[in-house]
Parts: sequence; structure tokens; C-alpha cells
Amino acid sequence: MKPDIKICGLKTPEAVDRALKRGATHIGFIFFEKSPRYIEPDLAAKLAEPARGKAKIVAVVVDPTNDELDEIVSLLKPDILQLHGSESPEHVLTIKALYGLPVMKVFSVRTADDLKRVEAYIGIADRFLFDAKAPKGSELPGGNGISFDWSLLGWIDESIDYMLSGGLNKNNVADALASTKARGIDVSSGVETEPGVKSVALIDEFFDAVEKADAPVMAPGS
Ligand SMILES: O=C(O)c1ccccc1NCC(=O)[C@H](O)[C@H](O)COP(=O)(O)O
Repeated sequence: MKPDIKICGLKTPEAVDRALKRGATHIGFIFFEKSPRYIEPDLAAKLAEPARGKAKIVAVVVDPTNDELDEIVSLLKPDILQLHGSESPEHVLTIKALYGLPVMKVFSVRTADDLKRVEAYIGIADRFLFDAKAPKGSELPGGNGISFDWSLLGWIDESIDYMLSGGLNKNNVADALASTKARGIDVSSGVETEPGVKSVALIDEFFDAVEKADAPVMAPGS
């Protein structure tokens, strides 16, 4: 089955256009002010316009207040809220009830302990995203361009819908898909020339790598 592909941290019409042309199923906008990928909600709304009905528009927030969410939801009209902080199951339920939107809850992973709380969110979060935990000293909860040990996800049942992220790029995405049961992948730094600067060439190369990974292996002579 073709994986969902989310290109995250978009800030230009060129990058949005290329992601859509190549078949991104999700595009993400970052509403975390310390990020080099931060974008004002009104600008994100303009950039997202060509994606409506073609790809899911994802608003990435970190321990958001209701005021922040009110502004983002009313301007951007996202399809999904990506909660990338330490939102409790109760907070996730409150957000879902307030905004009526599906939630993708992020777990930041370095060790097995980081996955202990997943069960508490089953039936509450609509989808999970397993991302690498920020390295010491980083101010960013995501978008750090580093991977984690995917074998830590081995116990996660196939019935659990999750995306995988953290340091994915054209060189490791095939391996990531083969080694996990991720139904989707999410990339940011791997399609950038520097933090916050997306490259249409790297977006192309990333999609090429996913398509190659997905292509059936032909028997010799067939
Ligand atoms: O990308 C950011 O700057 C960011 C900042 C704060 C919270 C989340 C952030 N990114 C969320 C994403 O979904 C990224 O795509 C994900 O962390 C993977 O990033 P990367 O390892 O750079 O591919």
C-alpha cells in the first residue's frame, strides 16, 4: 500500500506546489515561534489554498492555548491538528471536542520509555506520529533532522495508525518503510538545504526514493 507522505514546515508557494505535484497527502505548517519554519497563520492560510481537497492541511502546534488554536483554526481551517508537545490525553480530548478536528499526537522517541504512554492515547488520538526526541540543547521539539531507533516501534500493533518521522531523507526512507509498520512518513529537514529552506530538487528526490521503494520488484526476464 502506498504510504501517506507529509511534507512539513512549508513556507513558500514553490515548495507547496512541488509537494502537491509529487503527490503529498499531507502538508504541514509550523506554529512554534522559535522554529525557522514558523509561519503566521494568515500566510499559512494563503499558502494552503491550492492544497484544499488535494492534500490534508496539518497545523503543527506545541502545547497550544485555546487562543492560539482559535486563531489558527479560524484562519487556516486545517484538516488535522498535530499536537507536538506534552499534551495529556485529557487535553487531546478537550481540543477534539472544541474544534471537531482529528488529532495526530506526537511521541518524541529516544528510548523504549518514551513510548510507555502510547496506550493512554489509543482511542483518543486519531493517529500517532513517532518522531525523534530533540537532542540536548535544541529548542525545537521537532524538525531536528535526526532519527531514532525504529526497532523500538516493533511492539506497536498493526492496527495502530502511525506516521514516522525524524531525520528521514532520500537515502533512508526506503529502509524506514521496510523496517516499520508506518502507514505514513513525514519529512522536513531532509528536503531542506538549510533549516527552514525547502528545496524543490530535494522534494523531488525524496518522492523518487519513496516511489522506488514502493515499486514491485520485477523477476529477471519478466
Ligand atoms: O519542524 C519544526 O521546526 C518543528 C518545530 C516545533 C514542533 C514541530 C516541528 N516539526 C514537526 C514535524 O512534523 C517534522 O516534520 C518532524 O519533526 C520531522 O522533522 P525532520 O527530522 O526535520 O524531518
